[in-house]
Amino acid sequence: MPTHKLIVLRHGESRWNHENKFCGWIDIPLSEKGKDEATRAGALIKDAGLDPDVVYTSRLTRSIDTGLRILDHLNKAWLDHHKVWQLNERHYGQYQGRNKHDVFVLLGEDKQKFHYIRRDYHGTPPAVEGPDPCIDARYNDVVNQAVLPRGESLEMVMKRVMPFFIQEVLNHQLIQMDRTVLVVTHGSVVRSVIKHLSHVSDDDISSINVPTGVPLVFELDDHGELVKDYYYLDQELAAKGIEKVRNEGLQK
Ligand SMILES: O=C(O)[C@@H](CO)OP(=O)(O)O
Repeated sequence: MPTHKLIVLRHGESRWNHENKFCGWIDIPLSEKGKDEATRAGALIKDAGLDPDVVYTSRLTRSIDTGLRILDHLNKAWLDHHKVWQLNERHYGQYQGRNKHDVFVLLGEDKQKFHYIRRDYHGTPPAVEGPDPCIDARYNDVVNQAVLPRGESLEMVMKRVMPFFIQEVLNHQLIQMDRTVLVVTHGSVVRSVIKHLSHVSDDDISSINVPTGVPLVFELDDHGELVKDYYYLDQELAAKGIEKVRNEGLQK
């Protein structure tokens, strides 16, 4: 049975990742470090001998820019590029734009409460009330605007990501068309993909963090099942990035 390769990564560091602020659906560009991480991700993909046939990003600039820098490194700027709102980051509701440490303080410096909001499968930030300034012309094609989120748990993210991901990315591109697919997205979407493909339980997903700019590879069979566990193209770099993300917000 043929093996299909799926490359998934979180965008390079954004300016607000650097400033320790919740980004969510706010369109924050890459930091200088994030731009370098994107180019390095391109090098890791190339060095691993992987050759994407199609690329998916979200509609947020940090994801699009990371994808373009990877394609540039691969000399494949011409590649078929789909920008999909369902691949956007988790909507962080009223916490968007706030410093993570300030939110930790707001929650009484209670590590469990803060972890629940950031990482629990059901943890939901308070929703945006009234018009959401994040919703601009880029979402005009979404016929039913009521589906656009205002504050999401990981469970809610999976409800909007997975139907699209399974039908379009897995079944159509990867399996039917037998294409190597590159998906450049966000931490919560990468966690959704890991949860789905590796059958991670609702409890265990809370301890999984995703570093910026390090590609992950999933090798799948014709039924969309993993033939071996997913792996990062640079394990050491990934481990460092994961540790950094895990501790965000606890210190100023
Ligand atoms: O700010 C965000 O939108 C996300 C990812 O950058 O933050 P966290 O890792 O805390 O979920």
